[in-house]
Amino acid sequence: MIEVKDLAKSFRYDKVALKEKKKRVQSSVDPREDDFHFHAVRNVHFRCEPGKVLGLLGPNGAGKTTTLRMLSTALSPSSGSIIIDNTDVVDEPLVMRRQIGFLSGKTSLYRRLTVRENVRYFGRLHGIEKAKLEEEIDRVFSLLDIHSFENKRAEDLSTGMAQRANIARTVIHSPKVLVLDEPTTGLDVISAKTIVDFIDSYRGSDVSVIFSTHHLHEVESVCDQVTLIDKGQTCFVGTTDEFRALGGSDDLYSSFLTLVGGDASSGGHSKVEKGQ
Ligand SMILES: Nc1ncnc2c1ncn2[C@@H]1O[C@H](COP(=O)(O)OP(=O)(O)OP(=O)(O)O)[C@@H](O)[C@H]1O
Repeated sequence: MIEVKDLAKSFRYDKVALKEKKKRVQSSVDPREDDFHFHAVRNVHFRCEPGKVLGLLGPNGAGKTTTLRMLSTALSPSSGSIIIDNTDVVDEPLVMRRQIGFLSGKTSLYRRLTVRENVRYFGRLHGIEKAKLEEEIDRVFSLLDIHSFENKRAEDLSTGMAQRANIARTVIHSPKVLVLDEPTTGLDVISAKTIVDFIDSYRGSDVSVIFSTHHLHEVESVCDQVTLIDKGQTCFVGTTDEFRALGGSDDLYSSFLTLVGGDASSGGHSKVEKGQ
């Protein structure tokens, strides 16, 4: 189980950013700014039980990636806690990193190695025993439909193939908590569906999955819970059904716009995609 409490991250402006900030004519005050800091994440909280999938939603710049980077130990929080099975990730980042699988936009593969060699390499780094590792690679490759291109070099993969291979790399050590930052962005329908089905395969398991997305149909099909953040703050935590009920309609799109503003007819200011 992962529980996030009062999580916050502030970035101190450097000299260049301060100069830029002074030059800017601000039409409205951003509550995340003070004279010296940008408070990108303020009081984010949620919890995800094993076997559940939580969708992290929010408009561009809401603080989703910053939040997920803190969950993965890539970034230290300014305050707050991230508890996985009674241990605070903030206190024990190195130990807890083994319990977490993190896919970000920057996750990549060694270009000259094949997909199988890449995933094997990361598995060995995690200390997985040889025979067990080959078995696990086969299992994950089947779920992600990778076998047909497992002997291709990473540099020859399409975007969708590369993302599936990145995910295999991310999960090869069987993490307790899986954190995926926009795993389907930029992918075709078939690759995206393979990934959503893969996420679905964790439901009912002993793994908690948290993933951010702008595609509400993915949330509809795979998420048990929703957390919505806006301007760095949690503004909704609940089940997908509770989220849907908020908008007074049977789609999640209305709920999203009800909570973060925007005009439903124009799509508002948020990059969010309706069901397909
Ligand atoms: N290192 C940093 N220094 C200063 N500001 C930062 C830094 N990293 C992120 N920010 C700011 O924090 C805010 C939240 O960014 P973040 O990438 O977490 O948003 P997001 O919800 O993931 O957005 P998107 O949906 O566009 O990916 C943005 O305004 C961003 O410019």
